[in-house]
Amino acid sequence: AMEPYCNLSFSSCLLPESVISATELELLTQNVVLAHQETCQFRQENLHVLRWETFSTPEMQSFHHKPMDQMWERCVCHVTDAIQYIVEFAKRLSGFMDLNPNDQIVLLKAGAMELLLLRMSRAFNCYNSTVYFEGKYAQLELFHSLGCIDLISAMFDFCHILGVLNLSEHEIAFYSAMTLLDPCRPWLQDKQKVETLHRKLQVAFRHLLRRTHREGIISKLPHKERLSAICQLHLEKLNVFQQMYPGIAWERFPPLYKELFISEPDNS
Ligand SMILES: O=C(O)[C@H]1CC[C@H](C(=O)N2CC[C@@]3(S(=O)(=O)c4ccc(F)cc4)c4ccc(OCc5c(F)cccc5Cl)cc4CC[C@@H]23)CC1
Repeated sequence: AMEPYCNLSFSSCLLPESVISATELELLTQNVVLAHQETCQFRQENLHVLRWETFSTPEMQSFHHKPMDQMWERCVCHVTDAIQYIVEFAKRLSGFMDLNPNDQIVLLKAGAMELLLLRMSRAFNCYNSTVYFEGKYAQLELFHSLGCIDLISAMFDFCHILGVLNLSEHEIAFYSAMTLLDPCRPWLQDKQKVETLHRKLQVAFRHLLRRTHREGIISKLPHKERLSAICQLHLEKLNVFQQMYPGIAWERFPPLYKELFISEPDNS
């Protein structure tokens, strides 16, 4: 392939689209799709079969009567379990393991919850606005006892937008990979390397969309600001929860959740 064009300042190397060979494009597409397929907790068809199995009213009531801290602990455990799969997805993405360890952590810290929201849309039935939760599909109401219904409804709205687009597994795979390998994340040390990976994903994704006549979805995908706003709201709610139940987070939340979402107490 041609030498990638580097401007004289060598500060940024522009990667003209032609630089990626057709075979590299094909290999990258296979890598992204397989990494996604192999690291989802549930298969699309299994989620699909269950999508009209909703919780009965008595079952809803039982969730309603759960104390806030108990409901939080359950969700925190589910999100921590789900994030292990996201970490596995990242590790299988070509190029991710070649990044320096600091940047791997920076990308996962910033992107884990965002990728979870993308994956949550696979478990969302946008016809009755229910989401798969602990075995059946749940309405928004079920999460009332969490005390953060604005956060949950923001998550539901986000999943609705994606649901309406009826994204394929391939499209979700690329959307996830590009969300994770975002060169604009703060504190990246080797931004250049992430930028090159991101551009290759962009070319491969556009190629897939052209082949499947789905270019139209590009302008309809929610902007990344929307994803980060939901994640910001989660951190705010976590803060409120910690004020209400001091100690519970430290004693009962899994280390990975704390590592990702609870910043060390500022002991400066
Ligand atoms: O097949 C797969 O891979 C997918 C299957 C489906 C999986 C999935 O959707 N999920 C796995 C975990 C789960 S959930 O199923 O527990 C869930 C929780 C609330 C909902 F409204 C809907 C689902 C979850 C849990 C906590 C959370 O934010 C943090 C948080 C807390 F920590 C504590 C309180 C409140 C909040 Cl909001 C966000 C999400 C989003 C992803 C959800 C994702 C993987």
